[in-house]
Amino acid sequence: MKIALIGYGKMGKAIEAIAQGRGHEIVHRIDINSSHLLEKEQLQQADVAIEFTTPETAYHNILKCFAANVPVVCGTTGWLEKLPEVKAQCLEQHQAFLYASNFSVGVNIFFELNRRLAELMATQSDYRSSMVEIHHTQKKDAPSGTAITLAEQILEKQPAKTGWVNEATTDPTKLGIVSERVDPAPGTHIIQYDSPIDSITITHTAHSREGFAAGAVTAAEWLKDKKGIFSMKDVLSL
Ligand SMILES: NC(=O)C1=CN([C@@H]2O[C@H](COP(=O)(O)OP(=O)(O)OC[C@H]3O[C@@H](n4cnc5c(N)ncnc54)[C@H](OP(=O)(O)O)[C@@H]3O)[C@@H](O)[C@H]2O)C=CC1
Ligand SMILES: O=C(O)C1=N[C@H](C(=O)O)C[C@H](O)C1
Repeated sequence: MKIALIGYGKMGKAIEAIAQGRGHEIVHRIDINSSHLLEKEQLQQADVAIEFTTPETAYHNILKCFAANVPVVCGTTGWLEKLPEVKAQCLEQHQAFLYASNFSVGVNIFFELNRRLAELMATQSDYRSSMVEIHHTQKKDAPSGTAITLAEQILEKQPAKTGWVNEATTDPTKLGIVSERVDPAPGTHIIQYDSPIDSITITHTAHSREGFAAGAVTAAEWLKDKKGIFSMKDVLSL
C-alpha cells in the first residue's frame, strides 16, 4: 500500500516505522515546509493518507485529500468544531474518512469499559466522577482528544451532568477534567468515581507511541478501498 504521511513529527515518524515494517511504501512525508505535496497530482500517488498534524491544519489537509479522491485517516486532535463540516463534505464528495481521538487498541477497549462503568454509575448518586489526563509538554491541545471522547461517553450516560470543564470542580452538574503536562508522558487517562465510602478508578497508560501508530496503520489498511465515514469501532469490530 502507498501511504502519504501528512505530518512528519513524533507521530508521523512512529507511523512510518510501523508502516514500513509491514511492507508499505511511504510516497510522501509532508510537513509544514512541503505543502506543495498536498496538491491533487501529488496526493493521488498514494492509496491512502494518514494525517497527524496540528489543530489549525487538520481541516484543510483533510479537504485536500477529499479533492484528490484519497481516503484519509486522521488522528489530529483539537479541531473537532469542524468535524460535522468534514463529515458532510465526505458524504457529499463520496470520499472515505476515519477519525479517532486515539488509535490504540488498549484505549479503544478502555472506551468500552468507560461507557459500561458510566452506565452502572448512572443511578449511584453518592459517587462523583472526575478525570485526569497526563501528556508531554509539547502537546498543543487540552484537554486531550481522548479525554473529550471519554467525557462525552460519561455525559451520555449521566444526564445529571450538563457538560465538562477543563479544571477540577465541585459542581455536580459538571465533569471536571484536569490536564497535566510533564515529560515524558505519551498519554495517561484516569477516570475516578469517589463516594464518602470508597473510590473506583480506571486508568489507561500508554508506554510509548507505538500503539497509536500501529492502530493508525491498521485503520489505513482497513480504509483503503472503502467509501464513507468510519471509526475505530468499525476497524476493531467493537
Ligand atoms: N489519535 C491518536 O491516536 C493520536 C493523536 N495525536 C495527535 O496527533 C497530532 C500530532 O501529534 P505529534 O506528531 O505528536 O505532533 P508533532 O508536533 O510532533 O508533529 C506535527 C507535525 O505536523 C507538521 N505540520 C504542521 N503544519 C502542517 C501542515 N500545514 N501540513 C503538514 N504538516 C504540518 C509539523 O511540521 P513542523 O515540524 O515542520 O512544524 C510536524 O511535523 C496532535 O494533534 C496529537 O494530539 C497524537 C498521538 C496519538
Ligand atoms: O498529543 C498526544 O501525544 C496524544 N494525543 C491524543 C489525544 O489528544 O488524546 C492521543 C494520545 O493521548 C496522545
